[in-house]
Amino acid sequence: MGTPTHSAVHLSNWQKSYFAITSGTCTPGQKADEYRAKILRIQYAWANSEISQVCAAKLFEKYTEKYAAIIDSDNIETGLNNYAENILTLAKCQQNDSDKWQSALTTDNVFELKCVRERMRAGKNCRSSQMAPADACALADKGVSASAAPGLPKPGLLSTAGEPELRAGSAKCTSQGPEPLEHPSSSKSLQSSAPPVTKSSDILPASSASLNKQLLTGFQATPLFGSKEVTGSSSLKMLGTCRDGQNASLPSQAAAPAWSASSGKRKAFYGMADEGSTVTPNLALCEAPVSAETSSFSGNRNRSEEGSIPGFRTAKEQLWVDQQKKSQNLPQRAPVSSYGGVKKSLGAGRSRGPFGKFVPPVPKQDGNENGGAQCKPHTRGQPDPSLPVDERLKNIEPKMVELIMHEIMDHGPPVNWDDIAGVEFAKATIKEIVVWPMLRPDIFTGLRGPPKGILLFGPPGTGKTLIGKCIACQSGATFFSISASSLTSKWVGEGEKMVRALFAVARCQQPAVIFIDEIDSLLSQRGDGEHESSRRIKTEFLVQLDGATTSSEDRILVVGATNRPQEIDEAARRRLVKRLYIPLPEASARKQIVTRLMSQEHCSLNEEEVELIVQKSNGFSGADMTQLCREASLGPIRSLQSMDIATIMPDQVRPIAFLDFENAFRTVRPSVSSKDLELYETWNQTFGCGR
Ligand SMILES: Nc1ncnc2c1ncn2[C@@H]1O[C@H](COP(=O)(O)OP(=O)(O)OP(=O)(O)O)[C@@H](O)[C@H]1O
Ligand SMILES: [Mg+2]
Repeated sequence: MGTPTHSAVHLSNWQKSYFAITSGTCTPGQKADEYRAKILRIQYAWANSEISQVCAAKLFEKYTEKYAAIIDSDNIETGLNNYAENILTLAKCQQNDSDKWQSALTTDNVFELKCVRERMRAGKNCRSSQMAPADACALADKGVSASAAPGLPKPGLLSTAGEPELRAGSAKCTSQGPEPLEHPSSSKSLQSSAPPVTKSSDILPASSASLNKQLLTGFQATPLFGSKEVTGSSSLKMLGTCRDGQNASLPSQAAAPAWSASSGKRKAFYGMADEGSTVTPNLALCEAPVSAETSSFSGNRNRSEEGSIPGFRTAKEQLWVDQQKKSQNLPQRAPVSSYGGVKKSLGAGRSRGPFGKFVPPVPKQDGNENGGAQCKPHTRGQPDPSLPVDERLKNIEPKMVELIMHEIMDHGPPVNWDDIAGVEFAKATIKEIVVWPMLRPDIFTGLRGPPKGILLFGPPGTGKTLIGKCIACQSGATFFSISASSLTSKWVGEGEKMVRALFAVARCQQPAVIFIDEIDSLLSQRGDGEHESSRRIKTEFLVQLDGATTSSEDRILVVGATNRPQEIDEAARRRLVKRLYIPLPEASARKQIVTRLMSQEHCSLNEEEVELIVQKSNGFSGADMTQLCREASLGPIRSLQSMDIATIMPDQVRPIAFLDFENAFRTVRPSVSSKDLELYETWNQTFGCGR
């Protein structure tokens, strides 16, 4: 045989990567990363109509099983996450954030690895030749390369279930896909003089005949993405799909955001790719020339990019540069850095109002919000290398920490206890177990120690979320508010990591309150037909909840709110020890709501009329009462002649009268049925902590 060709090197590199996970050379963490990456890529391929639903389902099941086998295994050698062990550790108040869930790779030790050194050597060869296969480049590319997919199967091959064709030899590609999940703001990579290293999970295993065979076999028709998400695309091209003349092969793990399931967003994604070929989600198979735009970027490459192949920039590099530009107030190519315009968010952060003030998870000292940080202030832009990273965060991915931090609820428009009408018992209990212990931890010790988990349950619109906001304002604790659905839907394969990161950041920011609205969607009963990823999130959440609720030192309170308490898993129910019923408002509470809302308006209601309104609104929730008042307040406007609206002065509008309420009662009806109410009452009697 002659000297090895690029394709041979390429194939050899891929083989190393692929066989590593099947052999004993990989750590469980690396294997888990690989499998997680595969799962995301399958989802991405499906979402982009590159594989059929059935094919995706089968592949997905196959790899989730492999992944779960590692994650759930109790074997310390082959498994990752020994939950029982973690629970024990946590129960002993020896919080161990360095459990085996995370990959063992760090920027400190990764360069010591033999395989990394080899691949870096391969990368050098690749750079010198300028024609190297993408995976070698990705590996050697100072850690900012997007994953490349050498030797991807020929488009259409998987669709026909025919023999896959190995195309490693044809790979000359240089442009690579975006990596939305890989934040370049990783504090370590920014700080460290050593180049960050592409994780094993970032490396898309290339196709080979054997892999493709493996992928093609064992397909089952199990729906894996949930009935809502599956659109039944029948396009079967697994990878390397050409769109508008461009090759669009499967991007890296990070390039498979959950929104890719939406074809509209998918279009946007490709639209962006079309805009500039630097973000074309192409990987190894394409032979597209490096675009002028791409080349131009090489002019302002930064230190971390030195040594990369000149002439192309990965999405991660682009993201990094974009962020740098942002910090320098330079114009930038916004869509690339924003992952297709989709801001990563835990959802609840949306509640941050216009008056919102970002509260970083950094202890405030000397009036300086960033000062004296125990935790690293992962603010956007360059981190301050002088600040030490909190020990408890050292095994949490910086991008996760950053996401969590940006979701810390601020103190938006303040909510007072008086703004919440009725629910006196719940309010008093919450004050007793949330506010006072936060204010006086020295008094609330021992048996007086507050419970660490609260569940607010009751019919919709009764003020549960309002109470959460009030706790945020009144407790003085760092307040994290997340929407459970965003955890389960947005970060497939990353949700459990987000949960871990959330609790780790909260631990750094004690006293802390973690408010989980609609907690039923996160902690619903575990069942057989349940999606694997949501099951893992749930388990992780229970573990973390257990740690947070059993550690006497931690001052973390978890508050869940739900209007479906009967759906909550019994294990979760047990941990949320204070289960407080938030019922429909009684007459006095309804009166309070009407009086408070009307006091802010021009109104002519007298005491008797208010009483009448209160009587008529029996069965209304707080939200219904608010809606009634809104409707009534429109009465004076509706009674105006249409001509007057344009000219009338605000003080000329007549006051809101009882008649307006009478009209409003015709359109606003109670939203909670008496049958539903019975369910809540029964559940309260069975599991509630009310008197
Ligand atoms: N007890 C109350 N006092 C004053 N206003 C209330 C009360 N309950 C509800 N409201 C009004 O209804 C709105 C909706 O309340 P909130 O979102 O807190 O309900 P919820 O219990 O969280 O409902 P869901 O279970 O559907 O999430 C509030 O913004 C507020 O205007
Ligand atoms: Mg709510």
